[in-house]
Amino acid sequence: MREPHQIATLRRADRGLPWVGGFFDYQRDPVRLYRRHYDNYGPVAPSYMLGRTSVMLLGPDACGEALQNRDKAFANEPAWSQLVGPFFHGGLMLIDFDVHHGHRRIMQEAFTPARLDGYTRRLHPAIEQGLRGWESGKRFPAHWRLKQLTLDIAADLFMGGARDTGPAEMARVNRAFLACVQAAAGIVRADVPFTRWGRAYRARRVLEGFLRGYLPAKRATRTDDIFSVLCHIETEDGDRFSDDDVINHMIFLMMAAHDTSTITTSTILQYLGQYPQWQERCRAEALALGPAPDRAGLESLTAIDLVMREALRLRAPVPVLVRYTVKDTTVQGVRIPAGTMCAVGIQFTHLMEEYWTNPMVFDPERFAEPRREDRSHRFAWEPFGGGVHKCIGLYFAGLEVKAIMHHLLRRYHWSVDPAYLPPLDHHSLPFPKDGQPIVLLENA
Ligand code: HEM
Repeated sequence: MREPHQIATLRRADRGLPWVGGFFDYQRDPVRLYRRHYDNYGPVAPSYMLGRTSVMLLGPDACGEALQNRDKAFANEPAWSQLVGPFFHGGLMLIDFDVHHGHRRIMQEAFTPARLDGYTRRLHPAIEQGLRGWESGKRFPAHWRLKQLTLDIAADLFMGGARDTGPAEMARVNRAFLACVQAAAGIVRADVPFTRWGRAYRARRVLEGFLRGYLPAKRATRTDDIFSVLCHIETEDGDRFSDDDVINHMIFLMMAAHDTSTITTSTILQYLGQYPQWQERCRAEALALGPAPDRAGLESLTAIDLVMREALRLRAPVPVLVRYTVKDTTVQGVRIPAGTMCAVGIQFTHLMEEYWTNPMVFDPERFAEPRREDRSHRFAWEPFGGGVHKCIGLYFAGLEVKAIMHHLLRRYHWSVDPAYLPPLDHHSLPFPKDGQPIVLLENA
């Protein structure tokens, strides 16, 4: 057997400024940075940013090895908790190995086809309600409106509308939730007043208090919102979530579902505005289906499905996954020692010319038969990750995104300048800094 190689040493030209390293290069254009490192060092590339040395895993083979994690060398908790902070502790993505396996088995019961049917029924009225304030003919920042919409949907679908909570208290809870999410981009990473992290520590307490207040009622009755579902699900062996588990999972699930769905819908809105023939095709299917399709109906929408896949390829809401090696391992013949932070660059894979034709071009048909470019490699298209931590909400996400687009397409038409390139902020998940302005016009 060949001896594994050592991780290459970072060349002087790639070291960047002292301490800052490649941080600004990443902020400007992450994919360009990844391409440079891939070309210079191959699929296991050294990296240095904000005083921290790490390894980039680039290309579907290296990403696939880390995600499959055959020798259990890659752990999530020590990696993700450094990035998103301690505010999501106990969430499914932040636990590992046997404990993760046990929790995932229980959580799977919340995403069965029958449960998804129930969530889909709740989606339509929640979307209708959320869209009520949207005006046609006026320019508005689509990304921020969609963020509010997905938050409103979550309040209903996740918490069952929290019926005894007044609007002011609900707004406080929403603010607390956003404070936890925004902490990921904090520079000062400690409980210091007037910083993002300081606010997030207080916010986590607000969320815990709020959810704990509802727990007895949610335990007492079965409804089809996710909070109630988490209180009642159990495996065949009778394993169930404790009260603390339910709270930890609720806070993490709301985070996992929120920005990811917002980014996907705002990306779709942009591309459908720039490619009117696709917008027409999606609208024709939406109009043919009726106003509130069930799960099977939403899943039968072919055009929006192709568009969603292409949007997730071009702008993966989670462009990089992180892992931390808990023992020595080897990826693509390169030895990675225990204690190494690794960035699994799924967005980079999505744009590799080796696997996709004209990868920067919006071309949803690439996902249709006979082309099926996503099958060029098992890990060519991985917006939901892979292996044991693969997104458990992926079908739910598809239903939510398609349902939102279904309502928008039936109600409005819009156009976006074909030359528009959203100025993306890459501090945490990529979002358009200009809010992605748009004008929606009522359909005739
Ligand atoms: C388009 C929307 C979404 C995208 C792109 C997305 C992406 C991802 C990715 C890449 C991971 C893997 C993380 C890792 O391996 O470290 C993940 C995990 C996860 N996602 Fe999603 N997600 C989306 C929506 C959702 C929704 C709607 C929910 C819940 C309703 C959800 C719940 C979760 C959970 C619980 C995990 C952790 C799974 C585990 O560790 O076992 N996600 N997601």
